[in-house]
Amino acid sequence: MEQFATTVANLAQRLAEILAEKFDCKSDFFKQNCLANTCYLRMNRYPPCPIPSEVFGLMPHTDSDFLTILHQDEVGGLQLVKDGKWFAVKPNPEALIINIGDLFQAWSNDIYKSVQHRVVTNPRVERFSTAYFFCPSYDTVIQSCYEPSVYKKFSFKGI
Ligand SMILES: O=C(O)CCC(=O)C(=O)O
Ligand SMILES: [Fe+2]
Repeated sequence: MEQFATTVANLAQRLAEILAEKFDCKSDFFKQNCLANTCYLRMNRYPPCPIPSEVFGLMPHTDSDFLTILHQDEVGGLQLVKDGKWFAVKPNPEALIINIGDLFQAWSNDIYKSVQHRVVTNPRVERFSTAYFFCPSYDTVIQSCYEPSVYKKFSFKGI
């Protein structure tokens, strides 16, 4: 698990840099503000649910970080919104899913979009997933380098 955390931490840092190359912003923003002690790993367990049409594994939400790196097992249940409709994400334990979070949406002035997603339950099978949340420290000021900016500047603490 420690090795997984180190690998995804490096991957998140690299991906954020690549995604930010598009912008004329300070290139070391993520290195300075998203440190190991402000990012975290969450292990999710979804027990079988006898009434899957009535109970979500995880309610519809967007992630409030910059990036999420998600690993899911072979069971499936993750869905995301595209053009107002829910679509299932095909489970592939050999792959990682990268989610743009709210902070990247604001920082990129809506160029990148934070996608709404949810988890539906399975009536028979238990499901596991592991998510790494790439977050800045609470006092980091999130401000787009584009003008006019869609969002007022804010800190992670305020959301
Ligand atoms: O379990 C999943 O596939 C999604 C987890 C998730 O969206 C989250 O932890 O924020
Ligand atoms: Fe999520």
